[in-house]
Amino acid sequence: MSASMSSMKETRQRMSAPEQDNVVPEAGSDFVETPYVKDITDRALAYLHVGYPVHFSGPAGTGKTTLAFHVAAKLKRTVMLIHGDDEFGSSDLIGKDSGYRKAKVVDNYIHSVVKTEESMNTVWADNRLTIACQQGCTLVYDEFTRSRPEANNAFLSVLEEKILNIPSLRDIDQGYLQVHPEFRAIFTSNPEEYAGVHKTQDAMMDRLITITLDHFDRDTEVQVTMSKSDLPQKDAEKIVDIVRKLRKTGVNNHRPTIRACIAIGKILKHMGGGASKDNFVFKQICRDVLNVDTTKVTRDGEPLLPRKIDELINSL
Ligand SMILES: Nc1ncnc2c1ncn2[C@@H]1O[C@H](COP(=O)(O)OP(=O)(O)OP(=O)(O)O)[C@@H](O)[C@H]1O
Repeated sequence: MSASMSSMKETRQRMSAPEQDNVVPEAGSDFVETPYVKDITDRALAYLHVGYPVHFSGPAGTGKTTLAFHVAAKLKRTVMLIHGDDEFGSSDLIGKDSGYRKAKVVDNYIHSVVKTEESMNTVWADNRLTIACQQGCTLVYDEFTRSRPEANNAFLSVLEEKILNIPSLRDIDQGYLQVHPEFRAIFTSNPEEYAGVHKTQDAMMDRLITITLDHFDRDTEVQVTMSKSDLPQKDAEKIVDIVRKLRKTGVNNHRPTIRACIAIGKILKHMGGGASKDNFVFKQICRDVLNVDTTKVTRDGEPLLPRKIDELINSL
């Protein structure tokens, strides 16, 4: 007759982050640092050095994301990047149980006795906020108002008390995580956006230092257009001047953005010719690229801005 003994152990296991999840950003060769860009960068770095999270807020195309990366790169720490998303829950920031690991040992060393031992590990996977808090990374949270406010609640204690609360890890005494002293956070958002964004809690806004961005100054727009398109300065200046004048016309003073300057510049470079009223191709490119913005303003049922674009080009 044989005897059998069995036991079952249940534990929780914490999984570390995959290496490739971290990025160390560096400025690309087409990044330009004009006095305008440097001034904002220096202010943001000063606030971050003192320990405050920085929030770049501004309409589309004002360089928020690029600045956030540039500033993060200057901190010379590993960067974690999160994009705001309406589907986010707090587990997408903090982490969650990601499955089970089961092991069974059958010991029949004494042939009349069978001993089985089973263990089951609940595997907890840290998410980016937890990893950033733990390892002292710089967290860039792009367009954070696209996430629902409750998903961002975890930030409140992280930014103020420097503690990340992870209730699910209470059973292994890791329910509270002391935030690493080098942890820094940079947020971006677009207050002009009217689709797919949420209002932010006052408590969250109160913890951030918000740097409000407007469109770049003319010099920066010219430099960016030149560096992205490889056009000579005189052509970049003409493109930027058309776009800046159009921005002041019509109902939305935020469009067209620097992206229109870059697009016109790149296409003109590809198709050849200069930014002049005698270049028919240039006129066509301007009409097509600026088309989205020009259909909105009408007079007597006729779109007003195509005429305005032609006027601006003819005045070159
Ligand atoms: N300093 C810079 N040097 C070179 N290019 C830049 C610089 N700043 C911004 N750009 C370029 O300008 C464009 C707009 O910048 P960016 O995407 O950062 O703006 P944004 O405010 O985050 O826009 P959105 O809200 O629409 O995402 C991008 O093509 C970016 O590469």
